[in-house]
Amino acid sequence: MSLDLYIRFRPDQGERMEEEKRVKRRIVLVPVPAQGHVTPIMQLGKALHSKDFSITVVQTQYNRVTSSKDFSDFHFLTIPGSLTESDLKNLGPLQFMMKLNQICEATFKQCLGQLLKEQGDHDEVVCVVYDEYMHFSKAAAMEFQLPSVVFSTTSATAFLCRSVLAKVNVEKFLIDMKDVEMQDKLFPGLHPLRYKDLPTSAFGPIESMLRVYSKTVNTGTASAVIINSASCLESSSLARLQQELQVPVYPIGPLHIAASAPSSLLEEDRSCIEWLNMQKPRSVMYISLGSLALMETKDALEMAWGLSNSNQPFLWVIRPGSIPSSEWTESLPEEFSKLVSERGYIVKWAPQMEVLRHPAVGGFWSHCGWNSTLESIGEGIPMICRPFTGDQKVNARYLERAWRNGVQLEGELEKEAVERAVKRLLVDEEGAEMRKSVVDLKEKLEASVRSGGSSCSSLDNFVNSLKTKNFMHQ
Ligand SMILES: O=c1ccn([C@@H]2O[C@H](COP(=O)(O)OP(=O)(O)O[C@H]3O[C@H](CO)[C@@H](O)[C@H](O)[C@H]3O)[C@@H](O)[C@H]2O)c(=O)[nH]1
Repeated sequence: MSLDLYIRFRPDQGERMEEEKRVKRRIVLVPVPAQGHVTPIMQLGKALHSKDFSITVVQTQYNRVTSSKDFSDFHFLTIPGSLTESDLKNLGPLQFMMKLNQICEATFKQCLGQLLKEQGDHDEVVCVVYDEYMHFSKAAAMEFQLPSVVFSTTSATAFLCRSVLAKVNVEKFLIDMKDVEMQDKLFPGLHPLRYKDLPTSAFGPIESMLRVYSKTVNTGTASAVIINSASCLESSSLARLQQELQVPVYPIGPLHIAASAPSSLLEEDRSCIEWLNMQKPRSVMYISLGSLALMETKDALEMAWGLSNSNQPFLWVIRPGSIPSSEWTESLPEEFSKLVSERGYIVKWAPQMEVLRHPAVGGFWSHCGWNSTLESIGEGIPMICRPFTGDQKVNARYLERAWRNGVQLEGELEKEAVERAVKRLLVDEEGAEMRKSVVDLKEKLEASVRSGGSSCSSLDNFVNSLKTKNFMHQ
């Protein structure tokens, strides 16, 4: 059924002829200015656009997606006076998000007010979909009596963890988290997660993190939660989340399979594809730690040793600024260049989806950001999991224990363990087994976004719910 709203009007002559005039229904998207959040929200925009909505993306000044041929029908607005890249460097991601929420509330209201004033008779804003970390958006939506919807870019399990953590007894939790012996124990009610798998942050103290989490899980006046996941991945977490939250939860992912929307904020080095073309099928380990994770010099060296000793070729994304106090790799000892020169290829940023689809790639060493996790499963690639912070630890545990297509490297990084993990994935029978299980999951994910699949139906349900008059009060 079409989403178009038809207004009927009578011509002056009084004839009983009716004409139909199309009113475009517009959705306002508010992304977090970071790659891991921009990517899925732009995919969501594409998915909703294909359901006949117009899309306006309201961005901060930092890390903006630019209008390109992929988004030629999208409308982009910038919230004036928001934070910059140097603010992110100085404050760190946690404080940055807290400050961004403080300073954007008023300016976003103005921005939305202006948009509503300018909307013509044929254009109607029907709701604001905001990234869960951009919760300032709901006040503006409320003021203009627009429905608001939370968009979560992490897994349902990570959302559930945040919800559980937002309710813990802080004093006891702080004591438990400092107790080394507790770290390997299962956290009550979150099997198979241990205390050390909880999504605590490497970017700030637990107290600040808990404050941020309580804001993200408080859906407040929001009418629904959309989540970039699928029931075949985490049905019990989704069911629990639905019980916890007072509003409908729509798992509509993986969005990268449902809707392609290239939105890289960094320039992709495509030379790596030519290098991959020269490698044997399934022989290459692809290494990428996403857009925020950092890497110690000693870890980079242990990795280089282990990778070199494995005798497998490897494609390594080293993002500028990811090695503290180094622009790129110049602060690494000379030994590093020697170790990577024979079988390695290093780039600053890769076309990751194309890399994962390449027949030469056999394994993905990842920090386990949720997008990378979904992309790797979506291409049937087993993973070496080395989480850095937050939800990545939850994903790593699920990859190893629930979905059984990952090997987690825990504790101090040592070259012997690196070599062993690479061989387990690329050489040993165990790797072939993991590949079978990930290919199985890949097929389930593909089915979930096809017509009749759970995510596809969930998106349709969300779209249909926007048509109901009392959507705001569900
Ligand atoms: O060379 C590269 C490296 C990455 N990517 C893309 O960048 C995105 C990275 O996203 P993700 O894997 O989720 O990692 P982060 O950038 O670290 O994402 C942040 O946001 C995610 C979603 O909320 C969280 O799961 C992570 O923990 C958080 O760090 C993916 O789509 C990749 O395809 C590239 O295109 N080229």
